Amino acid sequence: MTVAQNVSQSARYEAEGAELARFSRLFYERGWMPGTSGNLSVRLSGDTADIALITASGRDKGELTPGDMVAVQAETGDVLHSGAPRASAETSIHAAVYRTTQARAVIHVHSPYATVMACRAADRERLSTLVFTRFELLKGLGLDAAERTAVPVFPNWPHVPRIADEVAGHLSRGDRCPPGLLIADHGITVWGSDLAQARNRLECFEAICRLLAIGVG
Ligand SMILES: CSCCC(=O)C(=O)COP(=O)(O)O
Ligand SMILES: [Zn+2]
Repeated sequence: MTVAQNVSQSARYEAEGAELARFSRLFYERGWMPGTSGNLSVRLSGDTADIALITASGRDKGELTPGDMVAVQAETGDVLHSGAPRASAETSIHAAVYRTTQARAVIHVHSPYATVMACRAADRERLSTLVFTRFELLKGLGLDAAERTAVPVFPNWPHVPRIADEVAGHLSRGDRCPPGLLIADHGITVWGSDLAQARNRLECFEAICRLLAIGVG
C-alpha cells in the first residue's frame, strides 16, 4: 500500500469509527448496552468492501472513540492489524451475517424487551422461533404485516463460533429470513444496508417485542 493509500484508509477508519461510536452511545444512553454489553460493526465500501470495522471487546459502549474499533475481514472476522485492541467476542456472528446476507451494518444489543422475548421463546438446546404477525411495525422490517414471520432464537452456546455457525447455516438456507435474530437469554442482533437502517429495524424489533412481552398479540 502506498503512503497516500494508507492516509486515505486511516481517514476512512476514523470517519466510520466515529459513526460507530455515535450509534453506540445512542444505544448505551437508551439502556440497551448496559455494563459493556453489545457490539456494532460496519462493512466498508468500494475497494475496502472486504473489511469491516467492529467495536473492541469489553469497552464501555457509551464512551467509545474511533481508536476502539478493530478492522477485520468482513466475512471471516479475522483481525487485520496486529496490536489492535481485541475485537468483540461476538465478531464471528457479525461475520456470519456478512457472509450470508447483503448487510453492510450489524448491531447487537441487550435491549430489555428483545431480551425478555429471547428468554421466553428459547429452547436452549436447539433453534426455536418467535412468530411475528399482524403488527404494522413489521413493514419497518421490510415484511408483510399479513404474513407470519419466524424470528430465529439461537441457543446461547458458550463457544460463540458455534452460535455463528448455526446463524450462517440458518441464514444461508432461508430466503424469507427477517433482518434480525434473537440469542436465548442474551439479546438481539439486527442488520441493514447501513447503520441508520439497522437502527430503525432494531427499534421496530424492540417495539414489537415490547408488545409481545406485555401480552398484546
Ligand atoms: C458484559 S456483556 C457479555 C458479552 C456480550 O454479550 C456482549 O454483547 C459484549 O461483548 P463484547 O466482546 O463485544 O464487548
Ligand atoms: Zn451480547
